[in-house]
Amino acid sequence: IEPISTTIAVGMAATLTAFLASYQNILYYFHECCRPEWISFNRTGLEADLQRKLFGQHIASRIILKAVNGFMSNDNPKKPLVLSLHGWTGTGKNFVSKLIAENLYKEGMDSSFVHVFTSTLHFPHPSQYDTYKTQLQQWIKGNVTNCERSMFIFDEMDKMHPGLIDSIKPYLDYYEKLDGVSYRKAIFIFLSNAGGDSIIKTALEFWKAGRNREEIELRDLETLVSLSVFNNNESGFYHTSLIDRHLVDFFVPFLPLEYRHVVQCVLAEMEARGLKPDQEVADIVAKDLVYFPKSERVFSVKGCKTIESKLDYYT
Ligand SMILES: Nc1ncnc2c1ncn2[C@@H]1O[C@H](COP(=O)(O)OP(=O)(O)OP(=O)(O)O)[C@@H](O)[C@H]1O
Repeated sequence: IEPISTTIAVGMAATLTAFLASYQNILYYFHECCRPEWISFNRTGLEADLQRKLFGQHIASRIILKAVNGFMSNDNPKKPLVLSLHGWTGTGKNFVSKLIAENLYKEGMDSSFVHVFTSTLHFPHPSQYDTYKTQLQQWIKGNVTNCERSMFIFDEMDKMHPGLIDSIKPYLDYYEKLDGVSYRKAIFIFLSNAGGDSIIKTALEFWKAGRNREEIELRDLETLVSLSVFNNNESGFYHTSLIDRHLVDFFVPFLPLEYRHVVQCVLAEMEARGLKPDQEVADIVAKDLVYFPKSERVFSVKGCKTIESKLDYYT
């Protein structure tokens, strides 16, 4: 028979443990942490968002869903997921990154596990590249140590200094661990306008031939875009160091947006603002944008980018 004091002590310890466990659960509930309560992939959510909210991007939509779904279904990926999103301005590259984040993190883009860098904003001074390099590496390491399911979005990748690109290369590779940290469950998304011209050229050829835009396939774009990115002075290094070395898993082209897509963007923006979608106003806003090439006026120069501010003016 145990002495009564031991029984009381065991009982108190059990109560304390239960209290701490429930306190921790409450904490997990209210404070974002690196756990499935806060990070879990909603496949049907992403599929529905891509279908309903992303306009005119049948190729990107398909690749993104396949890539993210495949990666998130694999409990033991051999490398982090690296997506490279290319295309003309305002065609939805940032928007898609947001949709991915929203279907992965409960807090979406506000999650403390989603990190965005913009080359010209975060790394503006060429003289400080060595400092940026160290900071960036420490930062990636720190964040992935904190949560292996971290997401890093690099905007304006084509303007990023070669030295900085070099400094992130190891994290994208097949290493099991680097200095004790595994980067295999992280997601890296690179955004750039590189290759945009070639994508437009192909889209325009289809349009001129009277072919349906949805007939454009990845293989119609891949080689051409690849070559144009490669031959571009600014983005050439990005290409040779990441794409050619197979560190990028998916190359995702974004097509230039046409008038009808701009109209869809305006209607979606009205809905988002709680306004009744008004086709007439949508047409007025869409007509107010500039389209190119000059003679045919097929694609919106700014994609859907200025819709938000234009709508303020018309409503
Ligand atoms: N294909 C699209 N479908 C739906 N909305 C879009 C699309 N493209 C752009 N938009 C709208 O326009 C806004 C601006 O687009 P976004 O920032 O994604 O463009 P981007 O391709 O990243 O441009 P940039 O290369 O200039 O950074 C988005 O927030 C979204 O509301």
